[in-house]
Amino acid sequence: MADPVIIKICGIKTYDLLDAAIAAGADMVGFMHFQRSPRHVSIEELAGLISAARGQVQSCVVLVNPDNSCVAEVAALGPDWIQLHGPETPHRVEAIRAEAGVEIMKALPIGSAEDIAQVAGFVDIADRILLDAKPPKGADRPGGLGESFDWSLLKALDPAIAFMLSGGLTPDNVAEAITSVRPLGVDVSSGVETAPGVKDRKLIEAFIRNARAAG
Ligand SMILES: O=C(O)c1ccccc1NCC(=O)[C@H](O)[C@H](O)COP(=O)(O)O
Repeated sequence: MADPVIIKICGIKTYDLLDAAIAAGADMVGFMHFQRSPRHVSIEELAGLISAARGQVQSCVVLVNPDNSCVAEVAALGPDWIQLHGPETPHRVEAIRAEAGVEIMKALPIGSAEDIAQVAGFVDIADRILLDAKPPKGADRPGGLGESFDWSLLKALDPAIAFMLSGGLTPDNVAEAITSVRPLGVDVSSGVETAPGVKDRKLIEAFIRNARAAG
């Protein structure tokens, strides 16, 4: 029997919604530390959220092209994962992984066949790969935009490469995503919100229920 799909609810800002994600059966939660995100949480807030998650659900701090001091500050809080969601090169991912001493998820933007070709360069360097929709030109952030990408592009990806899928997933399309793409896991932010940065307990529950039924 295949392993159950990993479910990550990203962009949690409050203890209430952290509890809701845990109660609904999430495997991972993501906390954004990026000023331009509507889901941004400060270092002080991160410290509390990571502690509250510990032992209940895997925590993942999402950073965009962080400098060494930011990596050190976040790593010291003891998250299970750091997600790199910017234009970090394989060399930089390797350096951050060594510096942080926690597992690294590398997010890669997918919008065309050329984007698929770059994935292989990160496979042996990151602990996990997350494929997300490439943001439109002029977007003010590289993720969390509620946009999906053409999943048929993934047919060109080496089938031995395991990855998590994100970008425009919702309670309504997550089952189809799982059955057609067969990802290692799924990651959602906008699709379980009523407005950017405002998560909804019922949408989180529906997303996890529908993902579990499919996966
Ligand atoms: O959520 C953000 O605001 C964000 C900002 C900058 C970089 C990454 C960001 N989100 C990272 C995630 O892991 C999201 O879950 C992923 O991009 C999917 O988002 P969505 O399409 O909104 O479900």
